[in-house]
Amino acid sequence: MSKPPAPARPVLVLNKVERHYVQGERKLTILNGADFTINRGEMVALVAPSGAGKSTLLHTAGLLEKPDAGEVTLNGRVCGNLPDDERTSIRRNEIGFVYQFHHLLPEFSALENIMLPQLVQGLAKKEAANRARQLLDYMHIGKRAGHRPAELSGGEQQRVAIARAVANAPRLLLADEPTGNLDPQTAGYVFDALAALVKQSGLAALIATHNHELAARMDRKVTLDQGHIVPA
Ligand SMILES: Nc1ncnc2c1ncn2[C@@H]1O[C@H](COP(=O)(O)OP(=O)(O)OP(=O)(O)O)[C@@H](O)[C@H]1O
Repeated sequence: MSKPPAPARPVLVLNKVERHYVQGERKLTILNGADFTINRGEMVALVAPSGAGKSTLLHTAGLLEKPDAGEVTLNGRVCGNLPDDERTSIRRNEIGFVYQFHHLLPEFSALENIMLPQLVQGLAKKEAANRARQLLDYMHIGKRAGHRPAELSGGEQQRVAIARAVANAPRLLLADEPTGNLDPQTAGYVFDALAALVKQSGLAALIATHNHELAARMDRKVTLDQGHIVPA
């Protein structure tokens, strides 16, 4: 008898989430009772036109912004409305972010950039360096460990940024156009490295992208439609 499939394990659950902005006289509704679940090991593409609310969704899912209504649950814990300091602590431990521009600290080497979030979390220097080296090797840029961001190519900088985002072994990776600043070939290579990391570590990843080729390679695609998160 074949084994039943392993049960899906939700990492992020949005339940009837609302986000509104006030722009002068206007109330702008970006999320309007949005429901969404992403499971362990799943890579989901978020595709939507500019201004549709991708960053708003990522910031709400990433506990950077509180929802106006509804619940954000991370690893089984309802945490969207917790006080700022608690959300910050959960974010540091359980969520990794990658942006379009790497945001690496220019005065530190690639290795040090990946060590820093681990040191903030209280890890010993030696352990942090070992993990940073492993991640750099995994991203095929081990030889660049001692280089500062300005001495790296755009693709290498993004690989370091991805390695830094997962340095504290988060459960959820949120990425806003992680390859948007790269030429198509480099974007493909960086995406390959990111996808391998997600699958190997069992992360859940929500990745906003305008690149339809890369979106098609993820497990599924979602978009924003009238404040709801729907299949794309
Ligand atoms: N703090 C804010 N106050 C008022 N309006 C905001 C605020 N943040 C975002 N908006 C508006 O909400 C809408 C969605 O913005 P958001 O940045 O989430 O879109 P996006 O899909 O990420 O866009 P892009 O692809 O251009 O980055 C936009 O119309 C934006 O002007």
